[in-house]
Amino acid sequence: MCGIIGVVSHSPVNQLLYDGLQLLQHRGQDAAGIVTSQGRTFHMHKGSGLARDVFRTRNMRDLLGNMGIAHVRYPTAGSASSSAEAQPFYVNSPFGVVLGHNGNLTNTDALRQELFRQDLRHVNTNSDSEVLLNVLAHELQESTSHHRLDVANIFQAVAGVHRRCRGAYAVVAMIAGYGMLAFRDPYGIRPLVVGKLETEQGPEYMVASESVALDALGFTLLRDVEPGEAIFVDEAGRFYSQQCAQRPLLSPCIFEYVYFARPDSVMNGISVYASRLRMGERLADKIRREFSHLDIDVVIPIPDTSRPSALQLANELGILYREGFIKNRYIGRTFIMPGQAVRKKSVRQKLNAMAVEFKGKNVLLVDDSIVRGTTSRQIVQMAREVGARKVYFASAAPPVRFPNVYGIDMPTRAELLATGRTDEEIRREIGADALIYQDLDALVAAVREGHPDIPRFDTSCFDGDYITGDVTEEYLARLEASRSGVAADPDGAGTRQLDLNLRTA
Ligand SMILES: O=P(O)(O)OC[C@H]1O[C@H](OP(=O)(O)OP(=O)(O)O)[C@H](O)[C@@H]1O
Ligand SMILES: NC(=O)CC[C@H](N)C(=O)O
Ligand SMILES: [Mg+2]
Repeated sequence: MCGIIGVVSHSPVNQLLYDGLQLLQHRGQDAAGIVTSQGRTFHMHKGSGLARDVFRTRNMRDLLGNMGIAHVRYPTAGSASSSAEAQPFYVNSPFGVVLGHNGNLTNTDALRQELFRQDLRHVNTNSDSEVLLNVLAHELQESTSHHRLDVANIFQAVAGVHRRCRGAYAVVAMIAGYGMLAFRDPYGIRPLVVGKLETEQGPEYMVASESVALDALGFTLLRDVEPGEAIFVDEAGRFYSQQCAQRPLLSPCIFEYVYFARPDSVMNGISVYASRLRMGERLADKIRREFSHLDIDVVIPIPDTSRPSALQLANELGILYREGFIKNRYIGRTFIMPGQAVRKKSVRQKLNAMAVEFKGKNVLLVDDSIVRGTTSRQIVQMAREVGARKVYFASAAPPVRFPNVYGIDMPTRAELLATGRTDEEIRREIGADALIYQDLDALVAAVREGHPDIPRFDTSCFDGDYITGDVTEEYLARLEASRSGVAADPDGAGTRQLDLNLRTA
């Protein structure tokens, strides 16, 4: 998953965007970038690594202007170590456009061919986001009349993007000399919210992947960007919005609620934290129904993400909740690290079990999800090493059996622990004495309770139902072939950076 943010302000935005990236860092740890706009000049700095490592004071000083966009990357296409694929991306025609993308296109190959053959555009990296930018640029060029853009042209171009692109895309872009553009794919798979700040010089607007960025930066959450909708804020701070898709249907990714988003964010009108509490409640229901024979002494979360669910599960069952694992706060999220070797090593560096909570006890460990099983395998073993008598394991999400093609990097079935295995086989694989998975309808109900009007959720990684309709067996096989082994070697991450000063007129 990536994090995107954009702001149109009346004062310099460099610090605001940097702070925003810190708030969205949990969505991507591999690369970071900021572009600001000063008149017709873009200032850009991006590179591999965490935001705090990519930006030094001297880089920040160069990021001049009152409007800007920024991105933190967790790669799903191309490779993790490529600093050339750090975002935002830039094209010089028409006008000069920069773009940051969260999500993943499912027709990248066809678009790449089309861009080259018909639109005469060259895409230089393996990133689907650079393809997306070139489609937008082409559509802007087509919709422009008399060498000047107006808002209607911009919305027409977004409609063109919706016609051509498949997959998931939440986008923030800037058009030099015009303003900031943001839009969401017709299914609203990836999140995007818009907020406002009233100032003496007039209103300022911010869009971001998660509301936590708005809260912390002093903006008030207005609403989610609708699926298929585009928002444009011009340089003077005037706000425009329009539905640009033919048949939008909100189908947000449920994995945002399970794992990705910060608990203090509200997306699609649903508090992520409250949804995780409800996941715990539903899981407790299942334990009462089907696992009442388990003699659980204590419920222990696997920090960080599973904490609210584990807490509520313990409350519901009337069992003690204890923090048995201590997390090293200086180690990032292991699931979004590139390469299995580094993920595996990081679990033990990150989590340490305290014997005092385990010795002689029957413990129920609760995690939000089991994906590759990297965490659960080691955690069960660690609990035994410090003296647990019985180790039960519960997952607040159902088994992850299908690849995610919409922005979460789990593209191959072979790497998913649950693919082709029964619950009993998985239990044996992770070495637990019992394994309890949330049922899919219970997960959906837990999330939907926060906003009952949401028509459906993208649950493809649990049930293989891909809303965009183009994810065939052949597509998955091709993806698996191209992605296996990619991102296995993150060497050099954190070292390469790119600076640009782009004057467009
Ligand atoms: O089965 P796996 O492949 O191990 O993936 C699932 C685990 O990865 C995530 O934790 P992560 O350490 O990334 O982040 P967290 O601190 O937010 O829980 C998630 O919360 C699970 O614990
Ligand atoms: N996780 C994401 O949103 C990834 C964005 C884009 N597909 C990339 O690989 O850079
Ligand atoms: Mg975790």
